[in-house]
Amino acid sequence: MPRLAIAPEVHRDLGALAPSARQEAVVALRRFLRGATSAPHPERVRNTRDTRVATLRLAERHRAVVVRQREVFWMLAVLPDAEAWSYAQRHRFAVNAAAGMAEIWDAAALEAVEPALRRAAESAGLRLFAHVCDTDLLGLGIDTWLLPLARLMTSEATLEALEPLIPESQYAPLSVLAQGGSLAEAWRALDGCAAVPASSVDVSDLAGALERTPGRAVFVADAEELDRLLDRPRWCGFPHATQYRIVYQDVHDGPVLVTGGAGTGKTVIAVHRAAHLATTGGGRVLLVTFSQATAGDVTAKLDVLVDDERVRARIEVGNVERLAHRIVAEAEGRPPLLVGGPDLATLWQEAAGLYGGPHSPAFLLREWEQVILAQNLCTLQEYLGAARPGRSVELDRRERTAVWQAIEHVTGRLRDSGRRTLLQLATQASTLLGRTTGDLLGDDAPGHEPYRHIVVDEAQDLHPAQWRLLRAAVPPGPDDLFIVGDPHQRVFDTRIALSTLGVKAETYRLTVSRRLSQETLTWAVRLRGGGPADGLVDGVTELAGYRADHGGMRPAVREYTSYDAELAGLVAQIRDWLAEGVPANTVAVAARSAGTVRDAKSALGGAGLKIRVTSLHGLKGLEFRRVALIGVAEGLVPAPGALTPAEEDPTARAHDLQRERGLLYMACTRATERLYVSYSGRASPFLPP
Ligand SMILES: Nc1ncnc2c1ncn2[C@@H]1O[C@H](COP(=O)(O)OP(=O)(O)OP(=O)(O)O)[C@@H](O)[C@H]1O
Repeated sequence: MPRLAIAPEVHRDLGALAPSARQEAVVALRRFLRGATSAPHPERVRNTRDTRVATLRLAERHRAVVVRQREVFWMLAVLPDAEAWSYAQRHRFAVNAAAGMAEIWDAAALEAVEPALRRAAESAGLRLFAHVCDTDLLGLGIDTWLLPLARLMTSEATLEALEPLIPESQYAPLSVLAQGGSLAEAWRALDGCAAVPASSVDVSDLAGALERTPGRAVFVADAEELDRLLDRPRWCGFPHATQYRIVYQDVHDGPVLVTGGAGTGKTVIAVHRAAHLATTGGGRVLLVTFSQATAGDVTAKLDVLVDDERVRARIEVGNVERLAHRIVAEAEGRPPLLVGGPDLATLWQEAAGLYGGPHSPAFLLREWEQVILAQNLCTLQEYLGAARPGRSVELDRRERTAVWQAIEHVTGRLRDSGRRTLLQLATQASTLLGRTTGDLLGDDAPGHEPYRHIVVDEAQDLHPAQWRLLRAAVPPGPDDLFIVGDPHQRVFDTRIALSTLGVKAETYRLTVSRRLSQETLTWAVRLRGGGPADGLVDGVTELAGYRADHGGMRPAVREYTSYDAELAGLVAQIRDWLAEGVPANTVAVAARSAGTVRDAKSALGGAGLKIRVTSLHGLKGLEFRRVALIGVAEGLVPAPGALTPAEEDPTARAHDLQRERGLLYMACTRATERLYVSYSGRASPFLPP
């Protein structure tokens, strides 16, 4: 019986067909898998570069392009007839001789640029890879067909321009060598492209290579497997090489930390990993998300990925607050009371008046959260001897004593009224878990938290108190903590390296954004400042090497002469998008200030447009086809109320500014297709010129 190895583009192409044509094509594929007499049969195409290429007629004027090796058919695209024949003629297919993955490239396009490369090479004289011999290039898996072309390249810019035409497994090692990297570094880059390591490579065994390249092909043997693959989103069935390795291939002896820029697939990895652990590991899995909105998104993803109900039942989705709440409620026999923001603000006002001296309520609150709760300091003695990382205003012994008294005033008042803050709740829950760890680890104590595995999404914004809770909620060991996050998207003040909390993680870094177009990504990185960010990892995380896997539109930045005109511009923009046929639930509007959010809601509502309108924070972790950010003006972004006065604490102010910038950057990186940014008056100082 034939076996189909389906490429991700087939999933995309079938999804783009009219429903009747798609149905016809899927029925034809089912027949093909059954070997039915009425099934489409491979038809040779004239003038191909590879004799194994054929097409299968799947529907009226549409056919699939396949590469055949005995009973295995690698199906690459489903296109209108003429395009399918052209595709079949243009491409070459090979097995990487060094690493064994399947490769495909548009040979006709490369042949078309060859004369220009040759002319440039003749006039420049200097060659990009002159310092590397053929044997080494071939040893790195550079294809014999591509080698002469590589030899003509004169600059890194030429190589970069040809990147979309060259398989990643050819481009990655060449790029390292072009930047002056060593052969060993080039090898590592090639290894990074491999989902499954190959012990030996047979370049004639395409089917074997496809087994090692799960992101390029998924094998289906019958109609059921075919439907399962096609009916779910692409990220379910076609993990990219790095995703596959991290989730399914590598053995993790302890915590794992995956960092990566916006849209690099971290949530997808977290969801796959949770599903994999629930399938193969022991015990329950907690998948920690940031908010209710992200919990809903992640739950929906898990529901499509996992179809075995018993496996799905082993995974719980929730945030740290909910976990803390439950542990404390169970221990105390009733739900804990939380203090509201305004009441807490009043208490800090009181404390500042009584003991704060020159220090403002905001200063005292930050000292409590970032120094005392962060290090779980329980006595004045501990506080007097503690380091105060990230705090630039020195406090002598007398001042620390006064600050401690102010904090005791607030905590005492909270205790008297039986109320707590969320961070206090997390601290208390981890203390409770610490006391009873022995009981909690048995699976037969379902009242407690016997998690065997915890997967954390959006990890950059967790406070140390919350990390301590998560650490206490899972027994240390293989596959205990799997953490994904992006320090550049941090929207709260938690700049803590996991290692300082005793979490020594094996680290991975993702660099290719699957969401953003290169145009949006470049613009957003300029907005973010491109510089390093601290938190999660030791030292800093760089944005270097962060790139997109596709091109698109540049963000539209609109200046308006008045606020009313800006709101009218928003309404017009949303109308245009909807008129293009973009579904309303794939569009989001956001602003920094609550007032602007309210005004946008009423302007859109008044125009009869039902669109999600939220704060910038409300976009965290989410994705939309189109995003409009309004009110990105001086005086609104950064929000003045969120900034510490420079005279009070310059370091805190610098951190506040960076956090506000990170918030806008996060919001600007939510759109898959279009980003619209507007302001009236002067632009926010964060917007790139
Ligand atoms: N293997 C894959 N195949 C197809 N699409 C993928 C794959 N992996 C990720 N994607 C898509 O890339 C986009 C970004 O993925 P995801 O939301 O996981 O990124 P992220 O790193 O968590 O982003 P952020 O940190 O910005 O929230 C999503 O649209 C997702 O469906």
